Amino acid sequence: MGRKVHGDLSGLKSSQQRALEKLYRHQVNSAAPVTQGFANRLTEISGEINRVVAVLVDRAGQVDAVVVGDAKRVYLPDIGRQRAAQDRFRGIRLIRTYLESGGHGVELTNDDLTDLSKLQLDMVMSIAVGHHGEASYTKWAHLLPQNPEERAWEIHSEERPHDCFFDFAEFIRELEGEFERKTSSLLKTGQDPALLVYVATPGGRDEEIELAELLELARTAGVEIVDTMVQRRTQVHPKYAVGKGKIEELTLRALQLDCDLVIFAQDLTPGQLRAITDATELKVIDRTQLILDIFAQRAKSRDGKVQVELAQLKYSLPRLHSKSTGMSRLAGGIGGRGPGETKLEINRRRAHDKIGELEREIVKIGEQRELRRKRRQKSDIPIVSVVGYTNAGKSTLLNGLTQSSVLMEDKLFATLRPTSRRLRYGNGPEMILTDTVGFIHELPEELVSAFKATLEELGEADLLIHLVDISNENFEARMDAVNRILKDIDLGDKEQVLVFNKVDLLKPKVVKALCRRFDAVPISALDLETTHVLIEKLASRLFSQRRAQASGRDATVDPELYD
Ligand SMILES: Nc1nc2c(ncn2[C@@H]2O[C@H](COP(=O)(O)OP(=O)(O)OP(=O)(O)O)[C@@H](O)[C@H]2O)c(=O)[nH]1
Ligand SMILES: [Mg+2]
Repeated sequence: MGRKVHGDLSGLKSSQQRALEKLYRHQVNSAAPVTQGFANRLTEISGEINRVVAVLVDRAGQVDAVVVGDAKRVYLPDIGRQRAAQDRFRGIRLIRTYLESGGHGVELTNDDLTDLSKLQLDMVMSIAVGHHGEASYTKWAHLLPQNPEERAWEIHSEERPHDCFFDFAEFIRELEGEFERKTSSLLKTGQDPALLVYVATPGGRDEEIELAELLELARTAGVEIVDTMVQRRTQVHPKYAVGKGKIEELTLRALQLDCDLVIFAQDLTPGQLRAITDATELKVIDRTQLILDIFAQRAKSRDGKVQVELAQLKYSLPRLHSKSTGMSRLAGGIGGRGPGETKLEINRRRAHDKIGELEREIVKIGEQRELRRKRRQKSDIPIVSVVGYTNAGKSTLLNGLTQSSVLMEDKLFATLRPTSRRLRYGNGPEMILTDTVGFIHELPEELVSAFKATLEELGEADLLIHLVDISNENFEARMDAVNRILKDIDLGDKEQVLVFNKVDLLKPKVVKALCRRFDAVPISALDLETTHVLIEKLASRLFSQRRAQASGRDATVDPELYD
């Protein structure tokens, strides 16, 4: 009893039909894309009937469909409407014969490549039928993860069938891992329950502030903290961060609460991360990874994505786990279900290659940004950049002032790249207003460098609006954090207008007192009526700047002339 062969079988002898049916019984070794034996079986019958024969093979090596075409083309049957899960391949490869070369050379047709991308196939392979019906050459292609050249697929040039003997299962697993990493987003899995662990040491930061911030970060990441464990120690345990007993408690608690994710409120060394993972068999994420993960979810622009990916790779490389995790861990992803036990060596090498590749891309992007900047400089419109702690209301303000549609959300880091809008108010001067990434205290070093490029743009600003969420009880500490980061990137001396936002949440009397104390301009970004004073202040500051520059220029031009 043979399964149905698809396509037009008219004119075929019954022995030929039987040979086609028999292909269903073939078990393709999943360790190779195709075996020599199976390839020959296909080309033999294809040569005999002088029609293209195609098979769809699943990951287990099972033949799902045999299809007969004409001498050139083959039309695939509907392989099911159930879409391949997003960012996943369908788990099916297409192998077809190629008759047009008489065994000399082989091609993939446009149809093949279209099928590859439309159906999200694992791969497509074309096998040339030789003079005596043997499989002579193969050419195959697979999809590519996002890449700078924006190529959709990679084509592997002609090979003898026995030369393309490699571990296909592993290959596809890694490839899928790369796809997943590119788009790895915590939110995909909805609310992941997690345990939060914090080690308090004397002289450390204020425990409550630290925890409050971590909770906010977790919420932004789409993680639900189901329990918090704090341990007070004179110093962080070198091996486990917390004490050995706490590790056991942690494992038990995670079991009780049925969560397999632990987030440490501080950063862990690669050794600690591995030791805790081994001891608890839970997924462990530290503070930097959490922030990186949020960035990974949020990065929308090409450069944002590249920067985040690079930062993730660099942070994760020394933390690659030799025992069980592969590329999956590179994402530091909470939702990412990775390929599992891929070989460490391969991952390391790939990660290194990838880092080099991304760094080159960043240089390229930087050059493009430079170009954009030059163009903008020429236009001579003053630039005002809005900076501030994350969630201060920067995007809301920019949005309101320009009626633009910068993403706004009550979550941290809603903005991942500076967004610029041109703006003119009444008869006032024209200006370019740029939004920036929210700052956060103790920005992990990986992030400072990763986002240096985007922050660098601040250097071009004529004026900074330092926006502060005055309703936050820690606003002073946050102001300091922002100023510290500005100093770190050599922008400490840049002219600032201090603006207190969310005044609608406080009593007018309090607002007044605070504004006087800090010499700040009060606004509510939600109510544009309140921004008039700010606009005027910006206009007058820019105006006096221009005047100073103009007179400064006059003063320096003369000595040069006499040089
Ligand atoms: N009550 C009140 N809420 C505000 C005001 N301005 C902004 N918000 C809210 O604060 C939240 C954060 O605003 P965003 O504009 O996204 O903050 P941001 O500074 O751009 O944040 P990041 O991009 O994450 O750094 C949003 O829910 C806003 O609606 C305000 O004047 N009053
Ligand atoms: Mg924003």
